[in-house]
Amino acid sequence: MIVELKNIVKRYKNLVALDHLNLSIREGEIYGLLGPNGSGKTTAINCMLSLLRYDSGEVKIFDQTMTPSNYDVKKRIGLVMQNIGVYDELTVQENIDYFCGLYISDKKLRRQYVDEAIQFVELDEFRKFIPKKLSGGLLRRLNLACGIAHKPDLIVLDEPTVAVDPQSRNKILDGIKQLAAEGKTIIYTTHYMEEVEYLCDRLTILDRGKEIITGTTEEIKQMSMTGEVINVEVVDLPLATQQKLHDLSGLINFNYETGSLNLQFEKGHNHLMNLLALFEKDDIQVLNLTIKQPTLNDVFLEITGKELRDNV
Ligand SMILES: Nc1ncnc2c1ncn2[C@@H]1O[C@H](COP(=O)(O)OP(=O)(O)OP(=O)(O)O)[C@@H](O)[C@H]1O
Repeated sequence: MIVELKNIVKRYKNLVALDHLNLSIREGEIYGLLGPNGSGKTTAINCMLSLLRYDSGEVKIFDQTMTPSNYDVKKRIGLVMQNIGVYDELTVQENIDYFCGLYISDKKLRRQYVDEAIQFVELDEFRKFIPKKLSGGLLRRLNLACGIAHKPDLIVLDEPTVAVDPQSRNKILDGIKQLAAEGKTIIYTTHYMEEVEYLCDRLTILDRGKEIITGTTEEIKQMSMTGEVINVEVVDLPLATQQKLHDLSGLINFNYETGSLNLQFEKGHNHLMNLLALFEKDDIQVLNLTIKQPTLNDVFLEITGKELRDNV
């Protein structure tokens, strides 16, 4: 394992921010920490990297016990914080050079690394800009470049796409995929389930500092009690057919409003086939049909009774 958290407990006075949290992160994977605001993602990162004291538990990174003074481990880690941490008076290039210089003393190598980081986040034409002159998305990309320029083996990103325009967001996400393809291990915190689905090999869903569930996106979705939701647009749906629909096996929810039919089924097979067979028999004309599989949010909702983003 590249990172192991065992039974981490972190309290802020009476609030338990991390409640016996366990994480095992393998080499080369993109690992997601997904949870609503205040679920403990940032606290988990800060405890993991010894930036914050915790009450009990143990953290190992690269098979070594992580401590605030373990610089051998620290220099192999790149951290991209949620809050932008760059110097206002330095240009884009100078900022990246400064952060890279904390780890890389060889000037020639550093110049190469800084250039590569600038290319990586596509900020070449903004090299001489000071941060104040950059848009929010470009600033996030600078923040990313500062965290990864020294070519760390483990990259920790804490909500790097918050308040970012779609273009920069896609660049950041694709950049992260590229880093993983180069063999880096990535830890990625977010409250956007779409990002986790797009990026992560495995994830842990957190709520109130507790691990709710861990697995691949597919494994977690499989845990949902709910099956697919089928939406059908029809020309007309006579009452007699509506009655028969109610009797379809595995149906959990039925909703019909002028031309639009929504059916939610429990897990299982043949729901669509049964539905289409009934439509054919009753000669129902279908204009459009979509099937929605359960999402990570559905699973979160089933377990915790609330939405992933209900307090965003
Ligand atoms: N310095 C602090 N003092 C007291 N409580 C804190 C402190 N930092 C965080 N908390 C609380 O600990 C809990 C976890 O917060 P944390 O910032 O780790 O969550 P998060 O999942 O990263 O949320 P966000 O998405 O908003 O960053 C929250 O209830 C928060 O209010």
